[in-house]
Amino acid sequence: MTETFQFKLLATDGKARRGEVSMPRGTIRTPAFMPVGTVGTVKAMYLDQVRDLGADIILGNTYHLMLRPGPERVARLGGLHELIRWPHPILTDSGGFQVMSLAGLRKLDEKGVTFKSHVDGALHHMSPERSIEIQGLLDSDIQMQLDECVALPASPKEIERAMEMSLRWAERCKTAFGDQPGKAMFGIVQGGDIPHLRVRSAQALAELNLKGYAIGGLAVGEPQEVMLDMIDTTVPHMPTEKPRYLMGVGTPDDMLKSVARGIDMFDCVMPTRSGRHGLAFTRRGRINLRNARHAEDMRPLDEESTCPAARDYSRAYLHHLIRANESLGGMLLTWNNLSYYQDLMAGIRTAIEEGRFADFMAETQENWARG
Ligand SMILES: CC#C[C@H]1NC(N)=Nc2cc3[nH]c(NC)nc3cc21
Repeated sequence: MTETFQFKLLATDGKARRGEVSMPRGTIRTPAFMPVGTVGTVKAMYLDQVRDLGADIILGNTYHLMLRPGPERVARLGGLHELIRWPHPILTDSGGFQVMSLAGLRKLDEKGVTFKSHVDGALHHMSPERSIEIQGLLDSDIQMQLDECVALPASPKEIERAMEMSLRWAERCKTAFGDQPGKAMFGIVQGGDIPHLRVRSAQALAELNLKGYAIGGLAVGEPQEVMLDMIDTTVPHMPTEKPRYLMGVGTPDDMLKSVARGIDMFDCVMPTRSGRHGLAFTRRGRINLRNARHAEDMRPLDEESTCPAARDYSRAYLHHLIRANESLGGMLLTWNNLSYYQDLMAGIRTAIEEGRFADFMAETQENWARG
């Protein structure tokens, strides 16, 4: 733990990196998976459980928290960490993606975005400066720049315009963020699936000398090979000595292949959202507990797991709970899935330290296929 924000590279294995991000509220072991805590809660989990599974950091969303409970109220209540009782690092997304994906966008110009709340239809305006101000009121440890997230499909001209706007907004966010030694503001590389725009965005952001960089605009439904190609295009132009965060990614397979390409940090709703809908991630692949074939299967999800949800409950019971739409079903599968995701990241970190990441990746993928 340090008074400043520091990223150290501890080991590499090919392009895979083992590192750690240290800051006053704690250290993030990378490669890291960040459970998504959109409105100040990792749905269906107690945050003590999330911590016990090995999470070093969780993600919050500026868009949702600005709508309720509101940033000034959160500040009056002592900040997000105090409110939700999570004393460890929190990364907050800036709102750009949620305005595009959730809100009713009314206007977008150089100043910022004006949108209608998906909660109550009220109009809100968010500028790069206001997004950073909100993330400051939340006392966020890693704050994301406000970016323009253009809805796909979009023309190359649209993608370029949004990427250039996001670069100008990154500069304004840097100015608004100022100098906060124990915190960081990350830039977000844009450019859609157009290589020269990705390179331009990464190079221009690198010149701003920010403390970390995200790759945005992926994991929005494109084929995995397109996502991987964009990572291969972008990473060489991202500073080696800064953390690299792939936003919204992903499945266990996505993360293995992205670590192999030099990515350090991930966030995704997959383990939590799909858990609530009956999908279990295990060392032997995915299991959809809604399926009738589990109705009398008394085996646990994974008797070798350290997680009670994977070890102590039968698939038959989980099937029953999911079919009956009982809360406990989603709770147990969320617990199992986050446990699997954190165990996978721990295995990745150890494999990189020991110089055997390629073998670890191949064995992991074989076990999924074995079922
Ligand atoms: C264009 C763009 C962009 C990125 N910009 C910001 N601020 N947040 C994101 C969150 C994401 N989640 C997913 N997939 C679920 N892709 C994302 C991309 C972004």
